[in-house]
Amino acid sequence: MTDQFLIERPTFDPATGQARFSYALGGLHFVETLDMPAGADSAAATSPNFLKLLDLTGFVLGVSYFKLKAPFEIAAPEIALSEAERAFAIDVYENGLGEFYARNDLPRFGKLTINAPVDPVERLPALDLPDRTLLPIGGGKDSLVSVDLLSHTGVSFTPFAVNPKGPILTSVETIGTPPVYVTRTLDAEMIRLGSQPGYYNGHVPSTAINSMIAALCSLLFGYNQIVLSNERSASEGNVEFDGRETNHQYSKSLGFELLIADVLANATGGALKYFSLLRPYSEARIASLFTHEDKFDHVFSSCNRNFRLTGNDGPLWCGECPKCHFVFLIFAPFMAKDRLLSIFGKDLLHNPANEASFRELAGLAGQKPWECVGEILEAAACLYTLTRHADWHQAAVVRAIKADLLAQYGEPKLQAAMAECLTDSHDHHIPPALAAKVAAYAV
Ligand SMILES: CC(=O)N[C@H]1[C@@H](OP(=O)(O)OP(=O)(O)OC[C@H]2O[C@@H](n3ccc(=O)[nH]c3=O)[C@H](O)[C@@H]2O)O[C@H](CO)[C@@H](O)[C@@H]1O[C@H](C)C(=O)N[C@@H](C)C(=O)N[C@@H](CCC(=O)O)C(=O)O
Ligand SMILES: Nc1ncnc2c1ncn2[C@@H]1O[C@H](COP(=O)(O)OP(=O)(O)OP(=O)(O)O)[C@@H](O)[C@H]1O
Repeated sequence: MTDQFLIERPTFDPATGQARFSYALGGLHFVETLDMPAGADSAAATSPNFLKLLDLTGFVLGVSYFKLKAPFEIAAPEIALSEAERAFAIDVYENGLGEFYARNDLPRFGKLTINAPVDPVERLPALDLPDRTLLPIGGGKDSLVSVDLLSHTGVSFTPFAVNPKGPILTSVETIGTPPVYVTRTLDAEMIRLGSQPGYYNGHVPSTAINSMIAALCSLLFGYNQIVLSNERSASEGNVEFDGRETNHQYSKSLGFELLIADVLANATGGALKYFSLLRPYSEARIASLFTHEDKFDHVFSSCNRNFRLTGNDGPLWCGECPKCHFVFLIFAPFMAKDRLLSIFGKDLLHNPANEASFRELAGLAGQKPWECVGEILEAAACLYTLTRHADWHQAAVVRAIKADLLAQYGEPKLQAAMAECLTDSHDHHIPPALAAKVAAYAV
């Protein structure tokens, strides 16, 4: 077995805007690059704060290469880590790869070691960052709800995306504000090996990756806050494995948000803030907020087939995956039926072939899918609402599932769950003044 994953010190060339990240695994060598837009602040690019973030980004991007063999030792002899940074890196390589370990049956929790020098400095001196907001755009409903909330509370923002394609590009065009786009080029040999015998493959924490890239851009282009659009439902995991709950969406969870926010604050002397604007909300509540604005209806998509590295040549919504089914389900109670059908191009709840998938989403069969879907009880509550909805109670899937849904949960629990979905949580880290404005708008 390969016994070590080596992370070399990343480099950044202010003249070209290119960052290079080099890794070694056994006899294999890999390089990943990030190409930032022109116009970076060259002084910022040589600051200790930026170099610290670059080092940490090297750790986070490394997961794609590490996973080919998943050795127990990670070595970074040139990168000094404070105690909190080491804990952050372990979290990314353990919980961030939780789905990968569970699906490949690899017990790694609590067993990884990082061999890197100790950085005695816990917090770097403060940077001066302008009061500006970077808003990552994923092409789906969530970040567009953040667009609506920020726009209506008077917070201007710059859209940000890594490898923008399809719905990200069309959504940003519709927003109409010039974006910051970064081109991320993964090592082609790593992608090739991922499908070869003797190598592992699986899910990586993409939000952690995109967030670190956003942090680099915040320093290079002058932003003091990164606003994520991660819902509270993202904190619910999928299955227990090796003594822990694993979560497909781990790097969207509240726990991870707190860790990364702390690391970014320490690297910038408190100058860079990181929080999710949608943390108070369930996915169902986000769906209800999305209905307020229809200008994105035909440019957005939450279907992940759009976001493969090679892009998508199919329809905006495949209509077959759990994410399409889940998003259709949570829109249905809140959106006019003809609008919903015009977005998806078909009625996913009236196709008996989809019954098994909706059963999984609602916890009536199998396990929560390894996909970006909301909580089991949330899906069950939305389905229950549809059993009493004039437009939907006759839909084939709703009729087929109704009796089992009521038998499993009972009406009082489903009613309470729907009420809970529509009640905003206070467990969030939005700056208080912004939280108050958003709460006043999002009634
Ligand atoms: C688009 C997508 O969902 N991709 C997942 C899929 O990969 P697939 O092979 O179908 O296509 P590609 O994404 O083009 O990947 C090709 C190969 O490259 C590897 N790879 C890709 C990106 C990367 O950063 N590192 C890589 O090593 C990949 O393993 C392939 O071999 O299945 C993969 C295996 O399960 C997933 O890892 C791919 O997921 C992407 C990394 C991705 O960006 N997914 C997001 C849409 C996503 O799932 N977001 C979650 C949040 C997860 C989190 O914790 O942050 C969400 O929205 O809930
Ligand atoms: N390519 C990307 N570049 C930058 N940020 C991204 C990218 N893809 C996703 N994100 C961000 O990561 C977070 C999680 O993505 P997620 O897919 O849940 O959001 P979304 O695309 O807005 O909505 P949906 O859940 O409907 O797909 C969001 O804040 C999103 O803006």
